[in-house]
Amino acid sequence: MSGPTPVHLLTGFLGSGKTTLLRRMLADPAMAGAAVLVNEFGEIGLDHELLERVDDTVVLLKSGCLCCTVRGELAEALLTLHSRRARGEVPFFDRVAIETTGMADPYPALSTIRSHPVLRSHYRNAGVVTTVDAVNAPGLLDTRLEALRQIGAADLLVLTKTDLAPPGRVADLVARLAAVNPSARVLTAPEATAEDFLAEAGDTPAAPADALPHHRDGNFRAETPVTSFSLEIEEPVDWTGFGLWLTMLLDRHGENVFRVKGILNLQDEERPVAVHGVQRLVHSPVHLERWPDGRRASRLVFIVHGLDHARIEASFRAFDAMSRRVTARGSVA
Ligand SMILES: Nc1nc2c(ncn2[C@@H]2O[C@H](COP(=O)(O)OP(=O)(O)OP(=O)(O)O)[C@@H](O)[C@H]2O)c(=O)[nH]1
Repeated sequence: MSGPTPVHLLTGFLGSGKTTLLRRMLADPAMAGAAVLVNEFGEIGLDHELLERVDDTVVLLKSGCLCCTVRGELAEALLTLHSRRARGEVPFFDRVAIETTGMADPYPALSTIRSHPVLRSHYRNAGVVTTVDAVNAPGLLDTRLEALRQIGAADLLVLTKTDLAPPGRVADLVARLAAVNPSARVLTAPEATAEDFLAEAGDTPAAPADALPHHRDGNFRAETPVTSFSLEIEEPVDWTGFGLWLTMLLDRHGENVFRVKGILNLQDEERPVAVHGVQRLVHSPVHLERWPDGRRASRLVFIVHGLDHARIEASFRAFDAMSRRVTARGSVA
């Protein structure tokens, strides 16, 4: 192939719908030649499983956040893909889509691709697509610097969850987005096609360090770190008890639970069930076709702001034990 391979960066705050959008895009024939790099924040990587296309051109970048620790890993992954393509060791790809973590500042990834001495002769930035959650974004724009910088970097803003937000709120959000990034196109998720996703936007400008706020400005909550932890549960989980526990957790602490996602091994269910919580919003569970790694166990990832991991785990374990006792009593009766 001639010229550097285009790289499309998909970003957006935690739970804003990146994987959902990417899955839909990858089903389009226009994306058939795309290699995919997925970067996840959290100890258990699930997104590459949820994409449901697992071959050598889907690569999980494991360690932390794309903006800092993973820069080297990103460069290495892109270079490895390039050499493996040259040797015919992976299916041919003619573009790359990178899904960043929901906590990533996208500018360092763009600058890695633009400035890395070797990378820049093999790859070029083709565009940045940012998903914006119409339910949660209004609160995040006041408090999370990452959300603002993701919007600032976008060539295309894809509004997700407009089906769950009142139209007036969506209109207000569009006006706020235009104030942060007037040059980006704005589409709702159902409107966005693979053609939009792949539209060449030219090189995204270098980090507009002065145009966007810094940690110390406004109400941005950078002092308390956002942290993640995970739970693994071997025993099948009771769905009613789990649903009740999650609803209580998010009712009480939703503002500081940026993300809960995972796969549940439910009592009386053969297939795994994917669950997603985003702040106070709990999405409908979805059955998956197969168990990742063939291992039948529940795995949950939590991304929280200033909450005690051990207390959340203890409350889950207590609730789980209680619902098990109730189920056992019910089955004896
Ligand atoms: N109702 C509705 N739900 C959506 C929409 N887009 C995404 N979701 C749901 O939102 C939840 C989170 O979506 P993901 O695609 O996993 O979000 P993400 O940005 O990849 O999440 P992280 O990788 O954790 O940052 C899932 O339950 C999706 O089904 C939408 O437009 N409408």
